[in-house]
Amino acid sequence: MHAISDPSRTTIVAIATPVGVGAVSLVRISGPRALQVADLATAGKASTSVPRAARYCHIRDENGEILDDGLLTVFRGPNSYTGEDSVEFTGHGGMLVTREVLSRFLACGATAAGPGEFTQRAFLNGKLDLTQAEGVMDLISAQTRLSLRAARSQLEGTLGRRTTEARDMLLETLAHLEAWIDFPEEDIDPQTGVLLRGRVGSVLAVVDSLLSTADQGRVLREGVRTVIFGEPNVGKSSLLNRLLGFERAIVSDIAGTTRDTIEEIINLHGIPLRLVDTAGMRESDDRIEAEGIQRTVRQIEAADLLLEIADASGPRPADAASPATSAKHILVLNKTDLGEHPSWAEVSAVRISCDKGDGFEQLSQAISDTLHFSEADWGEHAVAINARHQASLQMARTSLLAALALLEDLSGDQELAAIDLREALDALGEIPGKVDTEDLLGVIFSSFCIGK
Ligand SMILES: Nc1nc2c(c(=O)[nH]1)N(C=O)[C@@H](CNc1ccc(C(=O)N[C@@H](CCC(=O)O)C(=O)O)cc1)CN2
Ligand SMILES: Nc1nc2c(ncn2[C@@H]2O[C@H](COP(=O)(O)OP(=O)(O)OP(=O)(O)O)[C@@H](O)[C@H]2O)c(=O)[nH]1
Ligand SMILES: [Mg+2]
Repeated sequence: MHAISDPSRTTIVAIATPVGVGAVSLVRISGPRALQVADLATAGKASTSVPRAARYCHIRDENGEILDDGLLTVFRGPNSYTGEDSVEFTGHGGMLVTREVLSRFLACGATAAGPGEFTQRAFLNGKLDLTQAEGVMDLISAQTRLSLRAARSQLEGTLGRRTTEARDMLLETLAHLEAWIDFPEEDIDPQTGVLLRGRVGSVLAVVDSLLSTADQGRVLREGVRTVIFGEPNVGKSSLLNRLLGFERAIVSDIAGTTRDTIEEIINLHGIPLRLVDTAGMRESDDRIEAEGIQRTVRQIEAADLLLEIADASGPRPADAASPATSAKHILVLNKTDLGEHPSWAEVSAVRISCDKGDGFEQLSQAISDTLHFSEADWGEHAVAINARHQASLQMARTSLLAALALLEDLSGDQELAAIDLREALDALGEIPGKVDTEDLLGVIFSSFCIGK
């Protein structure tokens, strides 16, 4: 993992725009020597600039030769993205020219930034909490409008505020409990136990309501795990290709064509679907096919949504044992262009033809109806937690339940309840990064891109 340099001393630089040819590109410098570094490359233009106002300048090499011309913007800490002195240079968007400018800033005393280091500094300098920093990352990687709105809401601090409120309530409760432990002989209201339990219960309710958004959070970030399964040759790979819009999987009239699982993400009218095409289910002596079928079973177990495909033109097979899963399920009858076998007459299903492209509107509609996935469910202040938040909330939940049990018994050991509450406090504090989170930081920020 990239060693994060001491933010109080180093001055970092990175290209903030993507690699490739573009109209313009942005190079960012941040840290205590940001203005000095930029001054060396621009003959003193940085320190004489009005903060936050773009100014035309040349970047020159050590011999005074022009490397590029563009716009320079100076930010004086704490009024910057990172909270430190920062300088941005917007130059011409070629790959080589941008790298030359970067090299010049490095030669003038800046250090190459690691992944996520600008945003990490923003966190360390108190400009963002940890959930907002994660929101920045979600925002950049969002592929659907709903994912984008969720990321936006997190970047605005919605989740950070909700956990901080719960944590503050808990802190107050803990103080109350500790007073009770320290001064048992004082005349403490006999209702104290009830009151404390009520408060812990309210915190627990907030934790539970946040936890209940985990599935939605996973779906928004990773897509709905949608597994296409069914007997061999019914058109599973054809359906994947149709939904994707290109020939991703091999299609043939040989049963058992697909062996391994194939995953692709699509945006189905705003719903992020992680489509998984699988090997057709049947008894097989072929070792590779049998392994493929095992994988199909595992995929089914992990699915959010199952698309079961069958051949409309053939007889309806005897009901197989349905797979053990809590996933939602849609039956899809394919090959309707060949006519429908009478045995399907009473069966409710979505009828499509991958060959003709028929029935795909109905299929999208059935998927969105089944998932209840719509913008209407996504209010302005909605939250959708990620796996890290979920782990911390689960720890908090365990500790809160333990504390509640101890508080039931007024003669019980209230010191132990206090310890549980403190654990819950720490677990909640991890979410916005209010407790020591040194080891967490590397994990979170190393998944960012350089220059972010
Ligand atoms: N050129 C440029 N565009 C960018 C960024 C950037 O770093 N540079 N950002 C990087 O991700 C995002 C915007 N994020 C930013 C957040 C805060 C500040 C800032 O200067 N904050 C000051 C002033 C706030 C104000 O005027 O209200 C501050 O917090 O004091 C700048 C960018 C997207 N666009
Ligand atoms: N007439 C007709 N043929 C189709 C349709 N969809 C798929 N097929 C044909 O059915 C055959 C099997 O299609 P695949 O998509 O490979 O089926 P599969 O379910 O992925 O098969 P396995 O990977 O072997 O399990 C191919 O010959 C396709 O051209 C359809 O809507 N109508
Ligand atoms: Mg196939």
